[in-house]
Amino acid sequence: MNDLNRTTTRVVRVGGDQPYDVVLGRRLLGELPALLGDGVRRVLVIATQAMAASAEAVRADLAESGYEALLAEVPDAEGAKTAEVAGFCWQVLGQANFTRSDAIVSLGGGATTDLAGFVASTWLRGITVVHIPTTLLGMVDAAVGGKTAINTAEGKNLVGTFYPPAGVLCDLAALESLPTFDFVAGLGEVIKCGFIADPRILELIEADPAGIVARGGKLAEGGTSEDVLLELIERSVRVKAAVVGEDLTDHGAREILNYGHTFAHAIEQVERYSWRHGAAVSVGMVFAAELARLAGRLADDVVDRHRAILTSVGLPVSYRGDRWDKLLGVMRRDKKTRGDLLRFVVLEAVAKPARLEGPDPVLLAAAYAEISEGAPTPRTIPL
Ligand SMILES: NC(=O)c1ccc[n+]([C@@H]2O[C@H](COP(=O)([O-])OP(=O)(O)OC[C@H]3O[C@@H](n4cnc5c(N)ncnc54)[C@H](O)[C@@H]3O)[C@@H](O)[C@H]2O)c1
Ligand SMILES: O=C(O)C(=O)C[C@@H](O)[C@H](O)[C@H](O)COP(=O)(O)O
Ligand SMILES: [Zn+2]
Repeated sequence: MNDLNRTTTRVVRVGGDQPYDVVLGRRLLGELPALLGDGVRRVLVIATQAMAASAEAVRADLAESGYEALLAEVPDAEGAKTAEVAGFCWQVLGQANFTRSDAIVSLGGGATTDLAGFVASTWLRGITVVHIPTTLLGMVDAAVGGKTAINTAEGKNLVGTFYPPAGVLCDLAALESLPTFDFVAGLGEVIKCGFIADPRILELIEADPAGIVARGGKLAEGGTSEDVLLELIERSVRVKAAVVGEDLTDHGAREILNYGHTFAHAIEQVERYSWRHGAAVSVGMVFAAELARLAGRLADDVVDRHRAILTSVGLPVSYRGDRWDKLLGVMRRDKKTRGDLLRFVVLEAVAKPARLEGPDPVLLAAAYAEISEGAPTPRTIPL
């Protein structure tokens, strides 16, 4: 390998009251102490069993650098995002005498970073956290922006905090072991960034969808597929950084990052978290696009573009047609809802997000019919 071809490290700065860096590249562990900052003595690495080997490598590296470093193993995927698991982590922190000058490092997918961020934000009312996302979705979305969350029986992410990390390390090498299924789920959020803010993302994927999906374990360091992937990741992180830098606490601009999520979170809950978040977001974006079309706000070709690009990478664009009442019930608890008013992020064009507030229930049901499995095409639902 020619040294000149090696992946260069890229840094995206997230602004706001507590700015921090998202570092993208390879062999980034050396950056961790600087992100943790001065004065940290103890570090708890939070990771799942699936990431145990990498987590132990991070723990050992920290120990070698002079930290008292511990490991806490948490359940996989959404199983980590519970009050019980948060309680377990608080117990570990308490028994190891973690003080306000100590820190947490999360290593894993978005579920792990959401849980670890929540634990860090609540322990002693807030200690330093650095995220090391190991899924595409974690890198482009979950680890960036400071939203932390656990689920409750009533729904997804219903308890959480806004708590920016001290930094984020995205090591592309982690993606080599990621199953295609999970890589593709991450593309759902990448494509979301394309639709809400950066059409170049859509063009890059449309130019070679199969090539992007096939990157699998074949990510050659410094090779062409890595270049494109790095560009997609960087562009997505830049979209997110720009939005959260302006609106950390979701009072305005940040809502656009929730494109497709009202319906997506309902699918996830109704399916008892057997769907990956990114796959649910894919269906949710088509639902939102159909809703906007039916409301006369979005042109047919943009709706078609949703289906085409999402299908081209293997993401779902439809859902079973016999769950409307349950889905609607869950959507009423979406965080964008105000009182009885359901609110959706919709598009008026690519990169032109808007809000649709209190849509006619007939329109909502019609959008659901359009994305229901076996829905007739071309569209037959009258406005
Ligand atoms: N906080 C936010 O802003 C935000 C944004 C988007 C999504 N999220 C949350 O993120 C979660 C979804 O994240 P996700 O898609 O990363 O799912 P995930 O965390 O459940 O990880 C998916 C699977 O990949 C495995 N895995 C992780 N890294 C791996 C690797 N390098 N190699 C092999 N396997 C690996 C995990 O063990 C898990 O089984 C959801 O809970 C969602 O709500 C949060
Ligand atoms: O960062 C945000 O803001 C987002 O909405 C990003 C979403 O991709 C992410 O899934 C987020 O966790 C959803 O937040 P929620 O407020 O709807 O729970
Ligand atoms: Zn999401």
